[in-house]
Amino acid sequence: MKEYNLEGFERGLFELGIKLSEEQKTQFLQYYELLVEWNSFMNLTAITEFDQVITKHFLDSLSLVKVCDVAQAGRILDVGTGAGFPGIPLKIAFPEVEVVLLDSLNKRVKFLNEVIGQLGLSKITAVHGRAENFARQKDYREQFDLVVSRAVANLSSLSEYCLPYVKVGGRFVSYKSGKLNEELAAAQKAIHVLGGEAKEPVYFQLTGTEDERSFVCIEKGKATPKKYPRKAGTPAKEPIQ
Ligand SMILES: C[S@@+](CC[C@H](N)C(=O)[O-])C[C@H]1O[C@@H](n2cnc3c(N)ncnc32)[C@H](O)[C@@H]1O
Repeated sequence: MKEYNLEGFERGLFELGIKLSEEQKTQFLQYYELLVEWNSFMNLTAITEFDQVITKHFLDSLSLVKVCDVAQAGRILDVGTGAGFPGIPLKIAFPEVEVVLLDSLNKRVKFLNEVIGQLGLSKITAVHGRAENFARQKDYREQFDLVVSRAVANLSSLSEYCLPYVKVGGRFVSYKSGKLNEELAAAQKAIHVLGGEAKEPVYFQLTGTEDERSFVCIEKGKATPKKYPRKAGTPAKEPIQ
């Protein structure tokens, strides 16, 4: 493996209060190398420069610790995980949690399975399918303590993708960028109808950058009515309003 300067990564981890073993750091580097290798023949990420991947993918994914005790999170689902963000960084840093990665593009799921195998990760699976379809399966519906999603859809459509998977008493956390007032206001009806309640957004600056980030935490107090999610494509085309 090449030599990498890990100063920026270590500073970011320190700011987040995350301690990694040498083995975990090596797993992040292996993940980086696989990402760059596979990105040369399939579209996984626009960001490939080492320090940028560290900040905008790895540390951004791990910023979840600002709003959750990830180690105690139990069973986590990452909806629309793409090349594995945020699910794989969370799994590497918190090996005790169980993670399911879901994406509708099969070639990305193949990449994720390669990463899982090469890094020797356990209690993690990558599944191919649309969020709207998997939520109808008994072993997925209301079976997760925590559902996360980054850069997949507006909060209203995303709530319809994600809240059906959350156990009553669990949470859906959406990774967002910057101010959310309008997006959150437009999603309030959907969140309520789907059995959730949004807390005040948490705003922060991505470590080592000027980039504004935010989290919306939605707590699920009631079961999601059976009619949701609607059929594949409808939540994006006609968000609940
Ligand atoms: C812009 S990428 C973001 C990937 C990753 N979460 C990240 O932050 O880098 C959006 C991903 O969501 C997936 N996606 C979009 N709609 C979906 C759906 N309805 N069900 C499952 N995956 C979906 C796409 O295939 C794509 O990989």
